[in-house]
Amino acid sequence: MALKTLSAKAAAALDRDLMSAGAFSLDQLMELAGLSVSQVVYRVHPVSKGSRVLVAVGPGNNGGDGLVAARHLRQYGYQPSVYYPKRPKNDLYQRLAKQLEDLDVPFVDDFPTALQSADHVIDAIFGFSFSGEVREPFPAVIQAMAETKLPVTSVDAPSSWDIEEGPPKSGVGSNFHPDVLISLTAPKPLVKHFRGRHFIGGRFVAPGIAKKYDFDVPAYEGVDQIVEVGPEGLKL
Ligand SMILES: NC(=O)C1=CN([C@@H]2O[C@H](COP(=O)(O)OP(=O)(O)OC[C@H]3O[C@@H](n4cnc5c(N)ncnc54)[C@H](O)[C@@H]3O)[C@@H](O)[C@H]2O)[C@@H](O)CC1
Ligand SMILES: [K+]
Repeated sequence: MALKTLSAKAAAALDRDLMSAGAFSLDQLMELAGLSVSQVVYRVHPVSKGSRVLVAVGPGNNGGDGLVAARHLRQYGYQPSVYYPKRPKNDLYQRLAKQLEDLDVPFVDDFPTALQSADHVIDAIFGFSFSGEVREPFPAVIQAMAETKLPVTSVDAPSSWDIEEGPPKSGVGSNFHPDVLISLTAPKPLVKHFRGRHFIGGRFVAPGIAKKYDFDVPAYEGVDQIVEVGPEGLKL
C-alpha cells in the first residue's frame, strides 16, 4: 500500500481543524509532536551510542517541536544543546526555552562549531510552512547539515525541501539528505524523495479527522508515539 500524503495546504488546514473542531491547544499538539520526536531519537540513537544531540531550532512550530524534544531527551539522559538564532517573542516559545534553561541545556551561537562536539543532530528548522529560498541565518546551517557525517533526524520535513516537490534542484539544500525523518500526523508529498528511515508520529488524531483528510493512522503499539514505516508504505 502506498503512503497517503498531506499537501502543505492540507497539513495547515488539518492543524487549524485540530485546534478548533478538535479542541486541542497548540501547546498540547506541540508537546505530543515533540514527545514523538524524542522517541525516534531514543530508538535510532540510543543514549549509550552518543548522548550529545545538537538541536537546530527554527522560528515556527517546527522549532517548537525541537525544543520539546530537547527537553524530553535531557530527561532521558542525553546532553542536548540548542541552536536557536531567531527567537519569537511569543509566550509559548519563551516558556519552552525557559524550561530548557532550568535543565541547564546550553544554547549555542555557532552551529558549525557546535557540530564538532555533537554525536547526532535534530533538524527542527522548518516544517510544512516553509517556502521559497532559505533566508539568513539558515543557509549555512542547512549546508552544514548537508555536509556533516553525523546522522541527522529531520522533524516533519528535511528543512529547505519544498513540501510538495522535495529537494531544491540547485543551491542551498540540494545536497541535504537526512538519515531519519519523522512525519507528523501524516507524510508530506516530499517523502517520495526521502531514502532514509521514516517514522510517523503524532498519536492523537481522532478517526473522523483522519477520514476527513484521507490519511491512514498507523497501528501504534503499546505506549509508542511512533511507528516506523517501510518505503513500500505503512506497516499497518
Ligand atoms: N500536525 C501536527 O502534528 C503538528 C505540527 N506541528 C509542527 O508545526 C510545523 C508547522 O509550523 P509553522 O506553521 O509554524 O511553520 P514552520 O515551523 O514550518 O515554519 C514557519 C517559520 O519559518 C519561516 N520561514 C518560512 N519560509 C522560510 C524561508 N524560506 N526562509 C527562512 N524562514 C522561512 C516563517 O517565517 C516562520 O517563522 C509542522 O511542520 C510541525 O513540525 C506541531 O507543532 C503541532 C502539531
Ligand atoms: K525540519
